[in-house]
Amino acid sequence: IIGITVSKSENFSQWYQEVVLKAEMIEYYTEISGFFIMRPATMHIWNTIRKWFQERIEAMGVEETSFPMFLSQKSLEKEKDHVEGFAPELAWVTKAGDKDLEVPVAVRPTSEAVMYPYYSKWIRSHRDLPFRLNQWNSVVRWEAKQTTPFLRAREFLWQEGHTAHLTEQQAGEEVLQILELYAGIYEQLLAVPVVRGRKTEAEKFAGGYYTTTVEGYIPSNGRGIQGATSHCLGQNFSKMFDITVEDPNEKGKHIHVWQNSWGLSTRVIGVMVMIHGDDKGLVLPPRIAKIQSILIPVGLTAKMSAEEKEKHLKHLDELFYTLKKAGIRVEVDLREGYTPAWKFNDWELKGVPLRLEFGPKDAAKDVVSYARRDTGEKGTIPIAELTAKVPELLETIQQDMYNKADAAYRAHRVKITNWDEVVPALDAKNVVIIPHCLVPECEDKVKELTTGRSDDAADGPEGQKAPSMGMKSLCIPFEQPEGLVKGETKCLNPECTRLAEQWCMFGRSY
Ligand SMILES: O=C(C[C@H]1NCCC[C@H]1O)Cn1cnc2c(c1=O)CCCC2
Ligand SMILES: [Mg+2]
Repeated sequence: IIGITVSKSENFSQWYQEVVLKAEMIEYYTEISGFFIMRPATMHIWNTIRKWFQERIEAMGVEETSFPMFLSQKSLEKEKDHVEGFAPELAWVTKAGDKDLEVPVAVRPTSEAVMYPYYSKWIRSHRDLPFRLNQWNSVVRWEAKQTTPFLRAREFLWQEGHTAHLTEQQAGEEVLQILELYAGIYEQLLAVPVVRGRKTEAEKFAGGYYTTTVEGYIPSNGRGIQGATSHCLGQNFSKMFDITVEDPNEKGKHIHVWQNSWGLSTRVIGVMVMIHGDDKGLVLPPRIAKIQSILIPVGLTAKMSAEEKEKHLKHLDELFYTLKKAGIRVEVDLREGYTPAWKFNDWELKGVPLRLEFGPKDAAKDVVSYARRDTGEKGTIPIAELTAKVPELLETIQQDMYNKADAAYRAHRVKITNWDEVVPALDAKNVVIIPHCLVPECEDKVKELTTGRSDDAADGPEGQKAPSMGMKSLCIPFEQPEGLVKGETKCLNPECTRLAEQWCMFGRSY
């Protein structure tokens, strides 16, 4: 088996590419760059997320829809102000067969412009509100930047929810409800901690009113990463697309509806891989692992008689069915011609959370031996206790993986009130929480001031490493630290004379 050839701490980006490839999650679509094939190991994770989220939004009254994947120039025109920033990412269809299309159509990069002309048609009375649709689909954004599996691709799977409400307050409630579900996907399924907060004016979705976000942290390089966003669009889009209802309190008067849109994509899988993986490969949280436990026969030496071997494998089969009946996603690896050690490496590479070994010595003691993928801890479980102990052990693994990642994130989000400590903190792989005025121009300045000058960049392969990137705002955490006195505490940017508005989390980021 050719396992992972580089160490995660040595060459993080190559480590990542190797893991997603060799764990059979992804295949590069070499015909066209920026596109990736997602394989069964990935689709199991995505479908687990989808089931979990779908069940909960249905309980909220969100219904499913499926809109066409193309949008017209005309409907794009309606939201031109904010789309122009994105125009370079639009993919266009200009021909069908050998004929040019009269009017070229764009492949959806998101579906506001596709859907909202119909929201205008369908939403007439306040009785139609709240109006809530979600669709699971893929979108295309022709990224100019370097792509990488899950984290930045030219086509990705996501869900996009689009809702309409009578009041700002009703919209605001839903924004936070959905954000909490996003946090739940990360924390309860992927064992990944996130910080909940609001995007600054500079980082929010330009077409919206405000953006709430869950922000992740990657210990390997100390960068922040946007996990998922839930936006209140205010009345911006209902004014662009004329989505109004009759005012229930005033005949003849019309109200522009208050809208939200919210999206979570397959990027979440990349975040999970980066945080939990190690030098042996993928490490999967049990709740989303396709195979939670792999059962491997050991100690079947050539000197064993055929009937002894037969008997042992029959016993193994019983254990397999016992675990399967207990609801464990368990497989048995009976492949001939491969040593147990080879099999151990293979399943470690694929991230299976719990290995169970069963040999004649185990049988003699009526136990099964186990090895945890996350900590490597080994032990034995009495066969009589298997159906209780294995689920328990899987839950312990899930919690321990979360707690470890949470401790790392907490230890690396540092509150700073002395500007000179900022760059050293970033270089020590931290994200920082600083008092900030929240003014966009000031953010640009902060980014500039924290960008490493190439002359002092450490020697890289070409003798000169790229200057370290500056820090961007990640979010204004809902959970604000103590110590900021309104009207007194200054913005931490030494070149800014404004007062600080709130504590804001900044970091180098994806
Ligand atoms: O997509 C959104 C807003 C919203 N879309 C629906 C799901 C939630 C949320 O992401 C923002 N956005 C990001 N990226 C792009 C666009 C864009 O509108 C449009 C053009 C291409 C690139
Ligand atoms: Mg983008």
